[in-house]
Amino acid sequence: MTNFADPDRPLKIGTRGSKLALAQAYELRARVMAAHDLPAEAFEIVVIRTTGDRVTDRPLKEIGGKGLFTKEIEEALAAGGIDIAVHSMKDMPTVQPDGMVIDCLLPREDARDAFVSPHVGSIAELPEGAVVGSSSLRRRAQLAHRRPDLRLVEFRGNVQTRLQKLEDGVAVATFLAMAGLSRLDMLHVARSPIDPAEMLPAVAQGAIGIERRSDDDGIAALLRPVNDVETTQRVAAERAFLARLDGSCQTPIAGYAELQGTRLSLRGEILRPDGSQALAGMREGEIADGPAMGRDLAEELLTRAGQGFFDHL
Ligand SMILES: NCc1[nH]cc(CCC(=O)O)c1CC(=O)O
Repeated sequence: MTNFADPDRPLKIGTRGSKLALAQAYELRARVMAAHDLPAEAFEIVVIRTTGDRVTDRPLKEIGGKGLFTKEIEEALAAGGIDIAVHSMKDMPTVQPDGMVIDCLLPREDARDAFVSPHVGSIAELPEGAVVGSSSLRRRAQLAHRRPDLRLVEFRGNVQTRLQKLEDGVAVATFLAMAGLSRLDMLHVARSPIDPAEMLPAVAQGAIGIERRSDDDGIAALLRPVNDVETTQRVAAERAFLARLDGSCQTPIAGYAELQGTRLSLRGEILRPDGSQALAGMREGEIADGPAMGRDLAEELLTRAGQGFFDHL
């Protein structure tokens, strides 16, 4: 059991080294400090370089495999080099390795995508044939579905790199999560937030999850008061949807849940990567039934898609 109050043995928070990842780690630290009245010295931020960070010259789908941004971090967690790991939930596989659990989510940020462009105000205003940069299979497919005339180019790298590519004219526009921009204090680069009805966000977009060793009761107690219940309920429905679809990195999938009082509504969408076909559906019910609704909606979309849908991936 980790003694998190001992200043000689600080709690080690593992994270990737990008500005966004560090901002998320600081947010977690601030919330735990406030909940337990602990000083910053009780924590140590440990930066871990992942495969996804090392390989920046190829599309993610070519490097392949799940957990590109998480494997090395989970290894450090298992080995005891860190006590907790801070993740963007949208990058997390739906199942954690044996001995690991994510049962703490911070309050979700704005889950919408942002349209980002130095010169153009929105998707609708993009001129015919315009070049748009994105490495997200989901965003590429959604855009191609809606605007088959546009030309899509790969856009890897962190937020700063992508904005530089826009400045250099590599593309006229790109998409970034509002949540990331907000946490980086860069909301000004968002020309317009995109309504989820227009571009359904990625499952768990905007949510930060904290992973720990499942047998570490001290850490479980430490994290309990910073868990956000509503975020947990929404993300549970979305991730059940994703899990049933067996969302590989090759499948464009979107899912977004909202709460209204005691009710939860879930929208989901799957697309062919080239945007030639999109299937969407919705469920509404009691919050506790969120995960079952997610599985059920996934079943419906799989049935409607039929065998052929995923053949051309
Ligand atoms: N795939 C990279 C990634 N993972 C999480 C975020 C944004 C923050 C979030 O969704 O919580 C981003 C960048 C982006 O999509 O713009």
